[in-house]
Amino acid sequence: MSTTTYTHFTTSSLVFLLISLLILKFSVGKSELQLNYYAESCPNAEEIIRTEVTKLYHKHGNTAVSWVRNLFHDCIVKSCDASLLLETVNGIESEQESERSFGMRNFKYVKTIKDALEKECPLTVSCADIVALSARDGILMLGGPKVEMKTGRRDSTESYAAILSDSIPNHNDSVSSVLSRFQSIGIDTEGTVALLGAHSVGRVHCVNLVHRLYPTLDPTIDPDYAKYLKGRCPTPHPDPNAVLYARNDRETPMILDNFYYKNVLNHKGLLKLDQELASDPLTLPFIQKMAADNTYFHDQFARAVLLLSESNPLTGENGEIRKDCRYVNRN
Ligand code: HEM
Ligand SMILES: [Ca+2]
Ligand SMILES: [Ca+2]
Repeated sequence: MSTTTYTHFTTSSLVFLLISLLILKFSVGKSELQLNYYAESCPNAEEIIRTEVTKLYHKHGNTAVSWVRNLFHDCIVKSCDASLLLETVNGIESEQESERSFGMRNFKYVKTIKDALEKECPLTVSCADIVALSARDGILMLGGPKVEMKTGRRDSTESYAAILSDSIPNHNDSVSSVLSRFQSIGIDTEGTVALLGAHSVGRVHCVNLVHRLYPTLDPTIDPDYAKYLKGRCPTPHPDPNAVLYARNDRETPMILDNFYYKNVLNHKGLLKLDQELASDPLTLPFIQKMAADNTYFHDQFARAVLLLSESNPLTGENGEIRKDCRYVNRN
């Protein structure tokens, strides 16, 4: 009798233990990012994104540049939750309209990617994962490193326009305040210096530059480079609606390489912050190492992009999977 009770007890507790473990594994699995999260729910998801990013790149090369900037502007504001993609409607104030988002472009092509996904797997792949994976694929199109990105992010149901200017540094901020902002989301100095290497592609509008040129020229700017910048931005008060800009990196403007670091060492940094990274004793050693070694830059860039993309994700039952990345779902 006692043996039977004992056996019965151990069998049922074993079953109980197994079920608890399964539930635990299931819930942990659901609430964390993982590689190939859509393997069962939408097996072609990553391939569809890659195909669309590649097609868009061949039509409009600068879409790839935009996907890289989108990753930064979305993930550093709360998390990679596609809060950036929401448009102003029904009480939502779009993050895109903030002064910090000046010059952001190509949002309409996010829809091209989302539409292709919705056709194959409706309401399955989050806009947040589109932000992350399009950046991963955009980085590759621009000659940058391969990043092993996890998926399973969910979309926010609100915009964070109200905290945006506390979340995204300004181009005139000090090196130490920028470092501490990145530190607060788990990105160290080396990683922060690597991420700024994204300014090896793309452009800066004159409104973000003229204070370095007029009324007096910032003495840290190389004189020949200053001539180029003044040619691109001939007046101290550029019309914000005119598309007046200078290239981030004149050498290889569409390649994500270490020219950004070579440029700042040669006093050809575009933003005040870019240039200051080359004189601050905390960042200069990394700038020098990255300028000397593109592979090292790429390794650090890939590491830091991963940290940025995994900061504070919205997972499990939180948030939603938006149908249209521009709007929260109406229930
Ligand atoms: C403290 C950090 C940063 C500041 C203050 C900053 C600021 C800026 C500014 C002012 C522009 C020019 C916008 C314009 O006039 O059109 C710009 C462009 C850009 N930024 Fe940053 N940025 C920072 C970090 C990053 C990071 C971490 C990334 C990506 C990993 C990034 C990617 C880009 C890209 C790709 C562009 C070019 C966009 C285009 O050509 O459309 N930036 N950034
Ligand atoms: Ca966000
Ligand atoms: Ca470049």
